[in-house]
Amino acid sequence: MKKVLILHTGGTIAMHEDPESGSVVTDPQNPLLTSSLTLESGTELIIEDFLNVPSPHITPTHMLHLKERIQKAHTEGVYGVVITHGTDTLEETAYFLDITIGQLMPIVLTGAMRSSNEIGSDGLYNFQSAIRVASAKQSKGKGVLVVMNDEIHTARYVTKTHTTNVATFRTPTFGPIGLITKSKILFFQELTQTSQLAIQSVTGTIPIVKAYAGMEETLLTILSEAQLDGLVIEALGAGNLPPKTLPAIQKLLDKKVPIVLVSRCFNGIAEGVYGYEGGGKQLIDLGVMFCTGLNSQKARIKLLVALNHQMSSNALVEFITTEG
Ligand SMILES: NC(=O)C[C@H](N)C(=O)O
Repeated sequence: MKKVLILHTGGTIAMHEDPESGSVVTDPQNPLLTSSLTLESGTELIIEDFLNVPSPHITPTHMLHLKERIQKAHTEGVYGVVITHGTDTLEETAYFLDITIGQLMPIVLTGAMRSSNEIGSDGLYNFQSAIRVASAKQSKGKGVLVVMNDEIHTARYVTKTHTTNVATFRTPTFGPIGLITKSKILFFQELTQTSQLAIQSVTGTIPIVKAYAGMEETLLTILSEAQLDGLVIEALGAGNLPPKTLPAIQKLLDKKVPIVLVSRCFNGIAEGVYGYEGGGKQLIDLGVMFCTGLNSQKARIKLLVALNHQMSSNALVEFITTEG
């Protein structure tokens, strides 16, 4: 028997549309608990109503608790884990688990864009697909996976791209890592391995700031006067900032606040290409860390995990600037 642990956490997949108000609301009883699934023989589900919250309510502390539950499951002979989750922050929980326990066993996150009683509800279908992926032998060693709409994505690069469409989860630049068909689970991309960091805490104030044309130093100056543990900046293009932000960037660096930079572009990676004032080359020389391939919300999780692993100086730079 392959034991698959199901950890429900809430989100639209566990909600319904209220016929009177038309709003999508939390269901006190998760509809997935009473729905019938077609499972492959030899699969046993262990179901836990871990949380029942919309995903904008999810915090790193919830992520840490999920990690600890999965580590315990590993000692209980569980083969794989499925986490049902709201889609708004699903990618952050998935990535957190990826860089802390991603190689432990197949861990698959899924959700839904239409709640349980809406026409064309995708919840039950995605849930069943996720169970198939979590119990497949090919899913071992792939890191944490996100299954939605018949596609398998890596936690590392997937992102929510559409507010309502069921095909919202996409992997920019690289595409999905696999497909789910009626009878098969197919993987067609190999990923480079990443390292996992052991952590017991998730403390730290790390805001995200997005750069824009004409940005001045006001917001960054306010941040330089606050007690920050780190800062993530979504920079322009290949990784550049308007020149007027530079004095405040310097103030933050003088205060030893680690600054991680990603691009606000949807595709590609941030690199120190330009030598002009505020260009990426200058930012790297100042000590800004360019995070390769991640979006800002995942770069924030990466920095949070690194700081809670007590990483600093060269080890921190190496970890942040290495792919994954
Ligand atoms: N589709 C969803 O699950 C969105 C919902 N707001 C959530 O993240 O909880």
